[in-house]
Amino acid sequence: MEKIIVRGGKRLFGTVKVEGAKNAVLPVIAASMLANKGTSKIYNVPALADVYTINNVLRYLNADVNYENNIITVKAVKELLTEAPFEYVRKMRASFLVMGPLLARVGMARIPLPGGCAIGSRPIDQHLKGFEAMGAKINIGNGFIEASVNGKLQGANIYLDMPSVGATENIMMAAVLAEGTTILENCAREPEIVDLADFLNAMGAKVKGAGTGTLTIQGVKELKAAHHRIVPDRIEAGTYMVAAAITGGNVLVEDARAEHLRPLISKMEEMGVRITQEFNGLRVKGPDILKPVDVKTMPHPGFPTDLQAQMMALLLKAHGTSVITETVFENRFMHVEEFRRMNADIKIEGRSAIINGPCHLQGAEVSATDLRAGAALVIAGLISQGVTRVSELKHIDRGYVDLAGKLRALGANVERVTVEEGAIEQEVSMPKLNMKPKFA
Ligand SMILES: CC(=O)N[C@H]1[C@@H](OP(=O)(O)OP(=O)(O)OC[C@H]2O[C@@H](n3ccc(=O)[nH]c3=O)[C@H](O)[C@@H]2O)O[C@H](CO)[C@@H](O)[C@@H]1O
Ligand SMILES: C=C(OP(=O)(O)O)C(=O)O
Repeated sequence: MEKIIVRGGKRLFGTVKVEGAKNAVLPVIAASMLANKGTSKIYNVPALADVYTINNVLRYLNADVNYENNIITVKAVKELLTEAPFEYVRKMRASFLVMGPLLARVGMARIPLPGGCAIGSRPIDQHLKGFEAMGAKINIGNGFIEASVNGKLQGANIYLDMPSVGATENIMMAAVLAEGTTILENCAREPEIVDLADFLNAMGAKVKGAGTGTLTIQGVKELKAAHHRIVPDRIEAGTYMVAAAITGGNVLVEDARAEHLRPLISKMEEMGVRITQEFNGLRVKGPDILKPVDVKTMPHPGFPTDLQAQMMALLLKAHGTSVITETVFENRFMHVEEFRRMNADIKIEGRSAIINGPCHLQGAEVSATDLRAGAALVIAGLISQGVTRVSELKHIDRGYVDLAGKLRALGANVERVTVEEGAIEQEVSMPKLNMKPKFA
């Protein structure tokens, strides 16, 4: 088993470079299957577990995928299979994003139900509502969703119940090869949606309105392979911005884009963090004393749920009471229990977490309950007294390239180690409490 070991107390200094966005590259790779001619080339691809998973899904579906030096090539000219295996969908819900492209290209798809995960139940009804509106028949049984269409998908007017990122992407990928025009209202506006639309348009699609609440997609007969560079990862950037601020450090987050990070920048500035735009990124300088703020997660351009746990770590250091309200996922406070192990004073009331800072954090044995929770625990470890050991790194590896190494390069005392299952680790992070056995 591997763990990240953090010894707190170091300020971060230097430059950290942001990778391509996980949440942009996954739909872009899925979309590359829409071209029945040529080879697509995708640049700035992060070496993440999720990227390996989606590559394997495409290979399974009979596409040729090659991944080297942060560049992926996809050639999907052979006849595609239509069933994705449970093994991949179980590992990564975003595997469900192949349904739209398969329906558009082959007219059918059979994908295991993605199911819930640590952050909530995460239904896919909005994806299915979109496919049905375009003429697909949906059957659910034996843990699978089957979708098929007679002939071609038809353009339709679709209004989403909520601006779901995945549903917007899946429906957009289905609509690009449909007959006629699709108007998708109340759709997601995340930068990753814009990145996908840019790639589709480079392939010859006619998508307008990406980044607004309404997408207009005029179906075309055929798409060709294209070249595309993935947008920088705003969530990874935000994670390092928080790490710099919490340690009172001074870090340039290279390739961080201010226009994608407005909600985080605004809250961090309210807390007293200085953030300045430089020609190649954002410089973050953390003050000694942070002010408390209230934060509510919302779909873009609101505060991203994917930065909620990291923001909570920062608020543990603020002088006063802060409230975080999570409105996107119903169960995204699993990290609270882990923070409590580190001596955090947090109360949960419904969908809100009330944080009474400053908390004198102590290193502890903690577990990454999801990928952002994992990053947040490492960040909290940076200012904790003693040693923090974070386990369940498989979650962190889904979304961060070498988190420990990048923090270490900024001066943090962080290492990734392999420990034997069940081994008792010798080093103690704090003096043991002086307890006597009760009945001695
Ligand atoms: C790979 C990827 O890009 N993942 C991101 C994507 O996930 P994902 O695309 O799964 O998130 P959605 O935007 O779809 O989900 C937002 C909310 O809508 C609900 N919902 C969604 C679809 C649906 O058919 N029915 C329904 O009820 C979900 O349960 C959730 O409460 O956006 C989330 C919200 O910004 C991020 O946290 C994830 O990092
Ligand atoms: C929740 C996330 O990803 P996914 O939707 O892939 O689970 C995330 O990136 O924080």
